[in-house]
Amino acid sequence: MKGIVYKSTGSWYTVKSDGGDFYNCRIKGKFRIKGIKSTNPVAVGDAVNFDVETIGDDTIGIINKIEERKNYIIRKSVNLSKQTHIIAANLDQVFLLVTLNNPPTHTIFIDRFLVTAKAYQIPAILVFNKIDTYSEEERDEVKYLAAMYREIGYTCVGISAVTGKNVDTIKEWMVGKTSMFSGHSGVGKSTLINAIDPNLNLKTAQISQQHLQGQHTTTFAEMYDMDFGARIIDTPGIKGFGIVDMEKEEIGDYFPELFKLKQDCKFNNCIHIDEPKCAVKDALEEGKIAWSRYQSYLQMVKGEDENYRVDIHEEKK
Ligand SMILES: Nc1nc2c(ncn2[C@@H]2O[C@H](COP(=O)(O)OP(=O)(O)OP(=O)(O)O)[C@@H](O)[C@H]2O)c(=O)[nH]1
Ligand SMILES: [Zn+2]
Repeated sequence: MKGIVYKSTGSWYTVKSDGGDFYNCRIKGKFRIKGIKSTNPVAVGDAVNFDVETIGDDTIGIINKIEERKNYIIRKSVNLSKQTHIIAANLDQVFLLVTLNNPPTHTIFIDRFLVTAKAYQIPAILVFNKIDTYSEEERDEVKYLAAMYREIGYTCVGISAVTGKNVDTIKEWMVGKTSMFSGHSGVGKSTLINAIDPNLNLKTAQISQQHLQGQHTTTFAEMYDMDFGARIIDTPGIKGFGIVDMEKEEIGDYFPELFKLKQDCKFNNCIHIDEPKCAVKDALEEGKIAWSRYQSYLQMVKGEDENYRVDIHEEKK
């Protein structure tokens, strides 16, 4: 049978068959996909083949094949000598919730997230939440940011998870897809998910996961079906989006506007910092690239502190 992994607890996997039934599955043998060495061979979102076995009164599934992943997100364990854990696989899109304040989301955080999503090959959508609380100036700031990110190809929307403004738009984008929601603590992820599907109570799930966390060191992602034909992957305890190891020269390729200009730089290995005849720096001077984006790029290339604050008010607009 074929199915999709909805939950994993380390040794057991909950798999939903194409027919819509859930099976408790185990793994037979060792799996290794394209040379990824991970602590978990099968992750939430994986498409698998399994055989059903009946032992006494119990019916269990034995996973015997994993389909190639179209993408996956990982986390490196800090204590376990950098072992890789696959958090989830086969995501169709990820929504990054952003708020200007309460809590503030800095552009460096947004840009790091977008770079990582691109490196993971997962389309990212920017959701500016809590627009019901913004002053006129703050609304202008959101408009500026949304226009800037749209221009480089990202889908953006302003919403209020509390008043319901534009929540239907998010729902429409989710239909038929597997999505994930990310963003700083307090940006409104749970509130939005509740507004989208009140039947899904992820808070409860999170509490039980935290309880589990006391015993195990890993938090496990879980996938849920929503009643309007969408799937959501919840990753309790995982706030960010992992950082992909990448070479200095590679980082610019994940900034769409820099990638486009790269071919016009004099040197084909230009990293757009000190090189002469750099198309990126020219575009920056001409105001064709946002300063905040270039600053984020510089910080990533220089490997500066992730929490470095970007003063967005000094940008050229
Ligand atoms: N005014 C307003 N408040 C909101 C909105 N969305 C969320 N909030 C409030 O912001 C606070 C945090 O929301 P949560 O949904 O708990 O945030 P979260 O992203 O799930 O936070 P973590 O669980 O810590 O990751 C709550 O008090 C919400 O009521 C919004 O659109 N407008
Ligand atoms: Zn250059």
